[in-house]
Amino acid sequence: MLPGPGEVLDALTGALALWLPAQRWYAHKGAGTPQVAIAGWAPLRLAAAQLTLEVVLAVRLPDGTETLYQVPLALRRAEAERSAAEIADEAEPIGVVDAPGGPLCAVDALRTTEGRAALLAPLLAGEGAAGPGLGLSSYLLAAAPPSAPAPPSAPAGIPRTRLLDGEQSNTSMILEVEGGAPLIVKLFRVLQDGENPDVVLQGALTAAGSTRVPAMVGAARLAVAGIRTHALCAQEFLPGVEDAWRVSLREATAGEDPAAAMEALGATVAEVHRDLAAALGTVAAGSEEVAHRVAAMRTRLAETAALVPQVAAQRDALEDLLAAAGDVPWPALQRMHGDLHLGQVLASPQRGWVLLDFEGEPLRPLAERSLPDCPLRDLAGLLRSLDYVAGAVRLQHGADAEAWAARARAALHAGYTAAAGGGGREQEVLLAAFEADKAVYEALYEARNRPDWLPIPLAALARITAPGAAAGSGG
Ligand SMILES: Nc1ncnc2c1ncn2[C@@H]1O[C@H](COP(=O)(O)OP(=O)(O)O)[C@@H](O)[C@H]1O
Ligand SMILES: O=P(O)(O)O[C@H]1O[C@H](CO)[C@@H](O[C@H]2O[C@H](CO)[C@@H](O)[C@H](O)[C@H]2O)[C@H](O)[C@H]1O
Repeated sequence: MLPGPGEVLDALTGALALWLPAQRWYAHKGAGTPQVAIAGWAPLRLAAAQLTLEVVLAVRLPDGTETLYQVPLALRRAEAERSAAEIADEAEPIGVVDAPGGPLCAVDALRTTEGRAALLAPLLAGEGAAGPGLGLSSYLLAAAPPSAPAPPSAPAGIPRTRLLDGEQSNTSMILEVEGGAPLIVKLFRVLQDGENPDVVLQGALTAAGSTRVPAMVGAARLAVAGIRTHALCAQEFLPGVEDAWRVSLREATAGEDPAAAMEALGATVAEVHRDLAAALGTVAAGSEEVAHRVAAMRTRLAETAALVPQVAAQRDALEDLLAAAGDVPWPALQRMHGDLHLGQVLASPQRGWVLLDFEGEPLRPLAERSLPDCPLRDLAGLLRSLDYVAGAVRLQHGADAEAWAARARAALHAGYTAAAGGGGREQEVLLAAFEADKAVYEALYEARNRPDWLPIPLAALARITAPGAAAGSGG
């Protein structure tokens, strides 16, 4: 039996503080070395040589702000004989702690076969886990339509899982379900009080019978450090399907005409907006509502300008664009995707475009992301993404895909407007402001995560604010 996990965890906080900033999902890169405390933990499974724990860390930055991170850990005997599967996991050690009976090594539980199984066990059994300061409970969604994959049932032995590679703000694993379609289980890393929009929105679309999202199947809730939120969710996995970012990069490089596909994507986004409005309602965009949202964009601009000097140089012109948005009428506000880009769109040969990851912008507080907003923001997000395609083709291949991007942007816009209605000068003023706001967000995101890519949003900001740039032509 491994000894006192609480003490072992406390002894690991220094090592965790050094390990966290190197993780892809760590949202506070560049903000200095944090201090880490254990906010809560619960035992998930004790196997032969590994104890898997659900762990939530309170991460305090040098500026005094604190964020909760979900970091399930596996504790192993440092010198234990490891199975072939464990060796194949290649989990990088986070730290080693002296303990009675020999040193213990801590690793990211999701990087171990046994750890993933332990995390999935409560979800598969519809059960929970509890420990000091933390409670976990799972549930399956009742209203899944007939098209949804069957809810998983606890398989005998260790379920077949693998970790998903690639750019992610959270951590996802694929679960093979015997006799059924595979599921993808996403573990949310940054925890904030309130329901996760990913679960709420995709759950509502699934319940409404939409095939434009993977069917949401189940989720787990977490109570820790005075907050209640979602810990993870399980949804249908569409295997072997490319995302629209990869498809677009290839087609832009090859110079293929994007018009038909982008028109269809515009229509898909309009359809999802219509279904979300029907399921979760709309709010009239009164002057107070509009002023609040314009103020939020101005705050974001001010905060980013303080951190990214190149944005500060454009600040006055950007302020003008945002102010113009406050002077035109807005369509009704509603729940929407909130961080829509081409990497969040799958190109399914059977279903057409399928939208993913309704969590909203990871750098924005959850409470703000859960407010209804102007749905044109999603269109603006995709317009920005098409500009990113041209930027990435230039960065990676030194080639010019500007004409491709301009045609794709026009087709996307036309497809959305034809399906959703609207259009006209006022819509262009709003789109210009939302694209500018998104490019400001991207400048901060890239400065923190991928400094090599910072020139892409900066070039867009320069274009958007150039004297004589027409509203809506800025991407
Ligand atoms: N249901 C799904 N079917 C197939 N691939 C998926 C599915 N969900 C996510 N993916 C893949 O995983 C990637 C990351 O998923 P996403 O929901 O965007 O996670 P994160 O919040 O961590 O960024 C996506 O870009 C996509 O390539
Ligand atoms: O997918 P996430 O929710 O993690 O979104 C974050 O990361 C995205 C990058 O992976 C980032 O998107 C930006 O880069 C994309 C190309 O990699 C581009 O298509 C997007 O238009 C651009 O915004 C996203 O902003 C960020 O929130």
